[in-house]
Amino acid sequence: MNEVMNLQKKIGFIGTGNMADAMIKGLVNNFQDIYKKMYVSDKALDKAEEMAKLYDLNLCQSNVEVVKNTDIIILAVKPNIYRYVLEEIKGYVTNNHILISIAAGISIDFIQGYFDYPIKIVRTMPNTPAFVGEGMTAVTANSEVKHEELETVLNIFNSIGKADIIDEKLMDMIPAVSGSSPAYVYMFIEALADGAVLQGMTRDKAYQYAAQAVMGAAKMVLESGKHPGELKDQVCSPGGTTIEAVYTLEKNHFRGIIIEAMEDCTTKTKKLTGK
Ligand SMILES: NC(=O)C1=CN([C@@H]2O[C@H](COP(=O)(O)OP(=O)(O)OC[C@H]3O[C@@H](n4cnc5c(N)ncnc54)[C@H](OP(=O)(O)O)[C@@H]3O)[C@@H](O)[C@H]2O)C=CC1
Ligand SMILES: O=C(O)[C@@H]1CCC=N1
Repeated sequence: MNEVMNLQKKIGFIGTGNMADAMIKGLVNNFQDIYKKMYVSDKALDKAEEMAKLYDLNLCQSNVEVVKNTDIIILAVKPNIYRYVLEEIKGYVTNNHILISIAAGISIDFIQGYFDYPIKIVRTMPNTPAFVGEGMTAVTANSEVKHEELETVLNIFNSIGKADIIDEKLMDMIPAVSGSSPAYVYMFIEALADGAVLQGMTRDKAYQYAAQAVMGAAKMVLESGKHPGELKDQVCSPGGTTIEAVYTLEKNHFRGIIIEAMEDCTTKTKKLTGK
């Protein structure tokens, strides 16, 4: 529990699916008593009810009730649902609220377009490792958001991992690198584990070895200050085992496939708002 975190604002979640779950869990773990200040709603009331029960949050019967009770509203619905939710809540959102988008492809202009007056909007792209306090969130805000308000938003996302302010121009590519990328990393871990099982290791041990290796390697990149290529070279003993594996990966376009998948991810992100 981070003692310095003292959030005065009330936070609402509209939509209680996977990403909301990850963020709520992360927040509950990092801000003492925050559950008392969190409000949730979902089209499927039973889902919101389950979430409210699990974390002792305030359950709202409607999205409008979330807006009426909170200062910071996190729109945690799918991008194609934003239009309906914005239509529903627009009469209740004031310039004192901060609206946070976590959706792929939803721009600040798209949200502002629903209002006749300027609204404080923060566009973000988090990821599900927020669940364990290791999220990565890209953040961009419009000029209505005051410096101290942006600090509060950054505090929220920093409490569930790392947050970074970026230019909105880059927002559409963030899913490719961090929003969606946990899925490819899980596939990589699964593949490593399958390879280990093929060679006789038990499934449980295989996941543990593979995940710990991935986490350790990621930590080396983040903490050693060394280039990933240099770290890779340190593992490749001359004439050894690793370089054999590296050669096979290179022959099969390991890096190229990932870069191509990221291109597809961004193309899809742009399609979500018809760009
Ligand atoms: N999952 C991830 O890793 C990440 C997701 N995001 C973004 O988060 C957002 C949510 O994604 P995710 O959590 O995966 O999706 P989910 O489908 O898991 O969650 C969305 C929730 O919103 C509910 N919902 C649908 N319509 C409404 C409505 N009108 N009012 C209130 N609630 C509604 C859904 O109910 P029902 O299922 O019944 O439709 C569902 O419970 C998306 O915009 C996505 O781009 C961002 C980063 C990472
Ligand atoms: O798959 C999706 O659309 C969402 C956005 C980023 C991660 N998941």
